[in-house]
Amino acid sequence: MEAVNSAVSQTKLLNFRSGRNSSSLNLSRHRGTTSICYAKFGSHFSDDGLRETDKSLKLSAASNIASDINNVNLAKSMHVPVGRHRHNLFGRTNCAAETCIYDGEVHSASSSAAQEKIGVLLLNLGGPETLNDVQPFLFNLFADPDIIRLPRLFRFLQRPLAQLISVSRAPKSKEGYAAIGGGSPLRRITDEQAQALKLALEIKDLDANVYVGMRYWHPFTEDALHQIKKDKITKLVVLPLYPQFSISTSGSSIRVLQNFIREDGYLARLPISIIESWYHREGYIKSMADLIDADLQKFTNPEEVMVFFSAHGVPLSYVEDAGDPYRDQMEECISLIMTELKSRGIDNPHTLAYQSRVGPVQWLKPYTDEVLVELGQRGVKSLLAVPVSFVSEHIETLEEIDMEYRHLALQSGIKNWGRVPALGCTSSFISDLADAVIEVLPSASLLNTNNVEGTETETEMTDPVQYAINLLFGSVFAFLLMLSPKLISAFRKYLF
Ligand SMILES: C=CC1=C(C)c2cc3[nH]c(cc4nc(cc5[nH]c(cc1n2)c(C)c5CCC(=O)O)C(CCC(=O)O)=C4C)c(C)c3C=C
Ligand SMILES: [Fe+2]
Repeated sequence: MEAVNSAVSQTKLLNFRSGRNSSSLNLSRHRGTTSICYAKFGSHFSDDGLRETDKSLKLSAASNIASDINNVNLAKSMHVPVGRHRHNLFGRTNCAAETCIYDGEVHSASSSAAQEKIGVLLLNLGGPETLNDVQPFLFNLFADPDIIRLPRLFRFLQRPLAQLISVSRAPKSKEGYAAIGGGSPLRRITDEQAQALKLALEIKDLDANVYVGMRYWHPFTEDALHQIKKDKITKLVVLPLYPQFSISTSGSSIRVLQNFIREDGYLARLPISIIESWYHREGYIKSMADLIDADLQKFTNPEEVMVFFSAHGVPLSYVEDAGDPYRDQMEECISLIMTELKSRGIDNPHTLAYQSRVGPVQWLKPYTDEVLVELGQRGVKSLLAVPVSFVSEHIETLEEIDMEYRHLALQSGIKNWGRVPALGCTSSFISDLADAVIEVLPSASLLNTNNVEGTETETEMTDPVQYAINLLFGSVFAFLLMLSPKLISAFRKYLF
């Protein structure tokens, strides 16, 4: 019964309203796959799915994680509920039967235990590794129908538009990447997180291969799936490295994944569990609170510091028209972190704002740059910036926050500035991700990929006038951009 309920709520969670043909990410449960026992997790297999095994990293990460495990287990055994705990994704399913049924074939639990090969696929955005990669990386990003959401009729313009926008934005982006050393650190950090997660899983008695699949740059999700197939993985946990779900991030990565699964017989028969958001997990919340707590102590008067959460924005229409849960999840996440800090006697004022907007449309408000100026004008003197939508350092922490926003804040009258680092390979955090993987493994099941496609807005579907307006402006805008490079440069200062 628990397994059935779990399947129903998983389907609900992955169904976001996204337009005319709702791009639901339905999960359907395959009978028999919920009977996997924890006893199977002890099987050993090679780790050739991992790139660049770094022995020293492995050892130091292992000792950090080992020292953390006791604390995490203690916290878990206390069953402290944090936020909306989603039992469908994180609740354990009991080993209910001795047999497993795959495509009508019955195997005994002990025989399939010997062959079980667990894989964990970390999904991330990816970033250009050199300045020459910047424009093609931007092309991949803007060619994503979950990033630039054109009406269905104008989808044929997606790639030409992506070409134009990427060429137009590349010089500004390159400046940013040049300022942080000539490329994005995302691949290196994500590989380190993959290594650390593998070790944390080993320590918890689960042998698993951990793969990295990026949405817009190497190693692409497709490459990871090829390796998963080559390694004959028999059960897969998919973990997007975004704590909060957005159509534009985890949603886009999962949609791409589903498209590959639909086209490949092996992947279509692979039991999969997707952890689509994990901002409410106790381990994540406590790890964030630890970082904030530690950095507050670096100020001369810690109790006077404004805790300034800066989240990556999304266009307002994602939340208001397409049902993106991103803003709600972000607000709940901040509230959980502040509650955790309060329980430690830390009661600083805090605020949430959204950064990194792109293009002429309205994004989630308030905007980080505007709030910084206002806080300066209001006489706030000390501020601790906390990047909260991403768990690696990247261009928007290293350049936008550390350089642009810091400069703006100091100019606006703020005297003392600090910035909390991204979680990276923090051992308590990685250990909690390992727990999340272990918890969802038993509910791995076959994915129903029938309804997967790009996204469109709900308003377009229900409002014919809005649809006609979008159609008209979409076409005029796209054709003007396509026809006139001069116009693009004129537009550049408004667009980007
Ligand atoms: C939760 C995180 C993110 C959301 C939500 C998100 C939405 C989103 N982003 C763009 C446009 C760009 N994003 C770029 C880089 C970038 N974005 C994220 C995360 C989220 N994006 C990260 C981690 C990175 C950095 C990768 C790196 O190389 O370090 C870029 C490129 C950089 C730049 O030119 O500023 C663009 C462009 C949109 C349009 C969007 C929502 C629709
Ligand atoms: Fe982004």
